[in-house]
Order: sequence, then C-alpha cells, then structure tokens
Amino acid sequence: MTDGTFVSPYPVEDPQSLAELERAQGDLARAVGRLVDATVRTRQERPVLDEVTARVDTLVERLLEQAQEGPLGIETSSDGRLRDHANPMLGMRNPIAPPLVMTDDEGGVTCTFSLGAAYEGPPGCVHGGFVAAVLDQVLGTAAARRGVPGLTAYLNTTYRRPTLLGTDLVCRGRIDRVDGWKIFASGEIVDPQGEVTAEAEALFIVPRWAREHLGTPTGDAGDFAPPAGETGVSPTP
Ligand SMILES: CCCCCCCCCC(=O)SCCNC(=O)CCNC(=O)[C@H](O)C(C)(C)COP(=O)(O)OP(=O)(O)OC[C@H]1O[C@@H](n2cnc3c(N)ncnc32)[C@H](O)[C@@H]1OP(=O)(O)O
Repeated sequence: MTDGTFVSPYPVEDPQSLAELERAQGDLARAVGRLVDATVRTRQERPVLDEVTARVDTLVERLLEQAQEGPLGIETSSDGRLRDHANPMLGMRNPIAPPLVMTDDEGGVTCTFSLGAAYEGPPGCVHGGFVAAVLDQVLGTAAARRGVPGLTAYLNTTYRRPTLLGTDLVCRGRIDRVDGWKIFASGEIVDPQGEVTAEAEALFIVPRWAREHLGTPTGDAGDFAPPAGETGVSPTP
C-alpha cells in the first residue's frame, strides 16, 4: 500500500547492490509483461505454442529455485522508501502492472497510463474491474500522500463510457475531506478527447492496527513520515 510515499524506518545496508538488483527485477517484469501481451495476442500454430510453453515452464522452474514463500509485502527500496513491489497497478516487480505513473498536483495526484490487450473486457475496451482498480490505486495514493494511508472502505465507481485499450489515459484523484483516520477522495479517468470515461468516490480508512504506528512517527516500525517537502496532513485519531 505504498509506492514510495513513505520513508522507511529501516536502513539499507548496500543501496548500490540493491539498486542493481531492483533494475534486474524490473527488467524481468517488463520482459514477462511483454510475454503476457504476446501470449494474449499471438496467432502462432500449435507446434510453436507447445515449444514456447515448454521453454516458459523451464524458466519458471529456474526462478522458483530461489523464491519467497507467499507474498512480498512491503519492502525498503534502494532509495530508502517503502514500496510494494508486487502491487498489480504500479509494482516494479509485477509484470501485469501497467504501470501507473503518478505525479503530485494541487489537491491530489495525476496518473498517466495506457492498457493493452491483456486488460480487455468488452471488445477493444478496458475490463471494468481494471478501470476500478486504477481509480482505487490513484485515489488511494492521493490519500496516502496526504499522510493518511488507508485501506479502501468503499469505492463507488460510475462507468460513463467505454475506456479504450491502447489509448493514452489520464486518471486524476483528489482529496475531498479528511476526518481523523478517514479520508474521502474522488477522481475520474479522462480519455484523449477529454471525455470522462469513469469516475469514483471512495473512502479510505487507516485500520485500527496501523493507527498506533501512524500516531507515533518516531516509533520503531512506524516512521511513515511523508517525504521531505510534502505537506502531509497528520491524522488526528
Ligand atoms: C502510496 C500508497 C497507495 C495506497 C493505494 C491503495 C490502493 C489500494 C487499496 C486497496 O486495494 S485496499 C484493499 C481493499 N480494502 C480492504 O481490504 C479493506 C477491508 N476492510 C477493513 O480492513 C476495515 O473494514 C477498515 C480498515 C476499512 C475499517 O475497519 P476499522 O476496524 O479499522 O475501522 P473502524 O470500525 O474503527 O471504523 C472507523 C470509522 O470508519 C467507519 N467505517 C468503517 N467502514 C466503513 C465503510 N465501509 N463505509 C463507511 N464508513 C465506514 C466506521 O463507522 C467508523 O466511523 P466513526 O469514526 O465515525 O465512528
């Protein structure tokens, strides 16, 4: 649930080696992302498909020779920030992450993205679940960047018109209201013609188990201070 918004309380022993490892992990994810896209779109015949399947199986076994049991969770990156590298929307290690590229703007965040054939719902259009996932992530990131990194309590999504695959889309998220550990956000996805394709209203809540950490910014495992220079809103429980 963090994309580098928060400084890690844990020091990085060898940032340069970790940065090189991250580069390699990112390269692998991008290559596998191309594989996912090619798998969806290929028109190769059966002998080729059988051959590629066998080679992919071999590669999977190679990767699993040294792999983590279960999910990644949140890790400290080479830049000293907390990141969820497995996040399917923006995780550097996740081949299906579009990825979403976020920039801060007044009142929230703006995200540019484009989705390919692997995200198809209605013919030629983005699957509605992924439309909602983009809105969830962008609005959630806007909340986190205001210092309230909550979980989605609700995400009310309205689909106005089809969101087309292969087009440059913009998703904007903004904070409407902060009420203690609750943060209300809204946003929309806009197509290249400037039309809103989908919009959402959401509530993010910092769960009880996280409030203690967030309420003690100098605590051992809970230094979730916003990056220097950002104006974080400290939640008041
Ligand atoms: C850089 C970081 C980027 C982060 C991006 C994140 C994007 C992705 C986000 C996700 O995908 S999160 C995963 C999907 N969501 C979940 O799995 C959340 C599951 N639900 C929960 O864990 C809990 O229900 C939740 C944390 C949302 C609330 O439980 P708590 O026990 O912590 O809250 P509590 O019961 O103390 O309620 C706090 C307040 O919120 C209110 N509330 C709780 N759930 C609500 C709800 N669903 N709707 C409206 N209000 C709600 C509740 O009435 C109360 O109001 P008051 O303070 O006024 O009394």
